[in-house]
Amino acid sequence: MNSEAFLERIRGGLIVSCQAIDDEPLSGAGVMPRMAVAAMAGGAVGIRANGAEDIRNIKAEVDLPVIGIVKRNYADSPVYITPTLQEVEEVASAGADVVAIDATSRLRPNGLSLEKLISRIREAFPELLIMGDVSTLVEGIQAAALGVDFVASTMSGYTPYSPGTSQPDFQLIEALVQRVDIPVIAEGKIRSPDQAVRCIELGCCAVVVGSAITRPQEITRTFVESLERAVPLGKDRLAP
Ligand SMILES: CC(=O)N[C@H](C=O)[C@@H](O)[C@H](O)[C@H](O)COP(=O)(O)O
Repeated sequence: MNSEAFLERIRGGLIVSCQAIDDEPLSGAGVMPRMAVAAMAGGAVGIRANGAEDIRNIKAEVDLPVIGIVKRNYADSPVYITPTLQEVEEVASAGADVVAIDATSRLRPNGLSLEKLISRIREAFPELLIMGDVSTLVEGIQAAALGVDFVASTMSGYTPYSPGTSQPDFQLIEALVQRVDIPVIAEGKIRSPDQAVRCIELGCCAVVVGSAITRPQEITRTFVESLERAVPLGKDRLAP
């Protein structure tokens, strides 16, 4: 799928991130593909998935473009979203339409720079579209200059030098739309339909939502924390 065809499919829509890593309650064979089927039934225009097995099974079950990542930790780098060509290879051979990579300015394992990684991806997988996950405007500008197809706000709050709040980074999203000349995808901490609407109104081509749809433990926590703040009306409230 080329970039225009992908954009055509996702424009203005919701991409659902269906991910559960090993220590999460929903990790395990078959669960995320069912999530993806549910997301498609609800009208999602694309799926973001982690790991070759989930990507392959989701591609087999849903007729939607898939953005693939492989999360892997290395001892010599903090970068864990598709950090080297090895993980890109796993994403590509599983059949993803797009590979998302950490496109922050930090070095990848073995001292690999973002520039080198992108040029190796282009050489080895010329068909694969690249989504660059960034945490700042400078990183977005740099990733675009290095040739990624789309940038996303995914990493805001996950690098030591970006703002760590529980809200989507609307400031970054707006700045990326205004200053970067490739399509921008909003991703990260988008918890409500209103927040998703705001991202599209700011000019993003699509919105990725993960935890608020596919991590029930997180959704449960938001209810529990709200209830802890609730002040009951009636008898309990009047009690001394
Ligand atoms: C920073 C990082 O590792 N983000 C990951 C990237 O794929 C996922 O864990 C997130 O769920 C995804 O970005 C969607 O974000 P949210 O779950 O906040 O809607």
